[in-house]
Amino acid sequence: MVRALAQGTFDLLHPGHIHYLEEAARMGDELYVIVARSANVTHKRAPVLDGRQRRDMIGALEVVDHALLGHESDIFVPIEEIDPDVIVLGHDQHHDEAAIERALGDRGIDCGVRRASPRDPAYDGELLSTGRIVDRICERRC
Ligand SMILES: Cc1cc2nc3c(=O)[nH]c(=O)nc-3n(C[C@H](O)[C@H](O)[C@H](O)COP(=O)(O)O)c2cc1C
Ligand SMILES: Nc1ncnc2c1ncn2[C@@H]1O[C@H](COP(=O)(O)OP(=O)(O)OP(=O)(O)O)[C@@H](O)[C@H]1O
Repeated sequence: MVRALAQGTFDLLHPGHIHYLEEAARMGDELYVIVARSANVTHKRAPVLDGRQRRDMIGALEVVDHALLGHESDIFVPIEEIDPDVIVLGHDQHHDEAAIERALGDRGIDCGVRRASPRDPAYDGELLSTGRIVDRICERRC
């Protein structure tokens, strides 16, 4: 049983998220997803939705077997508990593959790291970014 692990913020779901999770699910037999704690999303605007709501939406997707909120301070704690065979990084996630592989090795976790592909818009105007959806809401509703 190959266990794959995906992760992200997943605020306001869109087809880019579905593309990523479907691709991650194909890399294993079972898909775990770690949903980032709001306090740890510091590299962009803070999520609109509470972490529990983001986790519950991800957990309701058919391709996802287990969705959980991440750890508050150490990203390797849930990884040690889940014990995945492959960590699937999103195409634009800022994490460095080699650094994660080294940290996994240091902790004695035998797990590969792969990078997922991007989804391009399927039609004009398809919004594949939470940030762009928020901007659109502000333009049209504020
Ligand atoms: C392997 C891995 C494990 C992670 N585990 C956690 C975690 O336990 N808790 C957390 O808040 N964020 C965790 N993160 C970070 C977020 O999932 C995410 O990368 C970041 O905060 C938001 O990035 P995004 O722009 O990809 O959504 C992890 C990231 C990676 C790559
Ligand atoms: N268009 C896309 N194609 C493929 N993967 C995507 C796409 N958009 C997001 N993802 C992946 O989904 C995961 C969660 O993404 P995240 O929550 O950062 O969404 P986002 O729409 O990129 O957010 P933001 O617009 O605020 O940067 C990440 O691994 C990211 O690479």
